Amino acid sequence: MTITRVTGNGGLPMINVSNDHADAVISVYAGQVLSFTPKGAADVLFVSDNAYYAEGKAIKGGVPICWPWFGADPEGKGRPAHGFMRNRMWSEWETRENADGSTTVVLGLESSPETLAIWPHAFRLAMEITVGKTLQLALVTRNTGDAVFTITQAMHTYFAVGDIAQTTVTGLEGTQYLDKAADGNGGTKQQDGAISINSEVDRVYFGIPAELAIVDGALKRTIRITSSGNKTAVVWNPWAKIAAGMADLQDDDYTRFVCVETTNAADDVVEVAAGAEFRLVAEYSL
Ligand SMILES: O=P(O)(O)OC[C@H]1O[C@@H](O)[C@H](O)[C@@H](O)[C@@H]1O
Repeated sequence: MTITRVTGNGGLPMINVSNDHADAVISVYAGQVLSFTPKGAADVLFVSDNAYYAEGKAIKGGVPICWPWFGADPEGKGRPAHGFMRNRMWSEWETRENADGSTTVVLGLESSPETLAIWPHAFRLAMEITVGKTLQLALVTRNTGDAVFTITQAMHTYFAVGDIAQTTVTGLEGTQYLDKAADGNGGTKQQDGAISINSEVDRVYFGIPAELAIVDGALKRTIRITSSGNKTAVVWNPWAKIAAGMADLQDDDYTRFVCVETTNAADDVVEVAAGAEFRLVAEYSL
């Protein structure tokens, strides 16, 4: 096993992991996995060639962390969408080699005067990343204050696909979803069959099963996503017009990824009692 600490794009600190099972690139900035390549396979994750690598900006791709809220500021105070952890420096807390040959890297961040000014709660947030035959992720929220707080959150994962037109997302058949791409939020709809993407898709699915899959006809592979701690999942693809308006995406990048996000979103709000810990867990495998 090798763990190499390098200066990555934009001068940001990154950790390269290489073991018998896979290679991975992990950005300490934003606590974000950028690449997961099982031996003999193509990268499971997509990162935009136009991504920003700069303090204060989110990196478009990999596994961005949305925390302590998902989506728009829940209190309407004009704070940034998806919280304040995806555009700030984290720290390396621990690395270890496991008996099965996998490698664990733990990144984290604790509340500071700066975060308390944005969100007035003491916390300790850790991202536990295990690179093995699969990629195991745990986003662990600890309430270090003396009163309960509530959060919504996401592992906003960009999965690489060969061609969005030959991709389906399965496992959500028959569930209800909030259609955020429809005018006026569209209300709740029911998913008929597997999800095909041929226009903007921005949906919060409710009552999700423990396993979802991305079936990629072009790369001829299936990515399995299992999760726990969440009742919701988000499926997002901006499609052509929105992608063209995003400076950190190339115009045709929407054909190369789909975000299938392990979330506590919408009404899936998590209460964390004083001194308590909450784990949101996801695992990706080919
Ligand atoms: O461009 P951002 O801020 O990273 O967000 C991307 C998308 O993230 C998704 O999770 C949201 O549901 C979308 O509404 C949003 O557009």
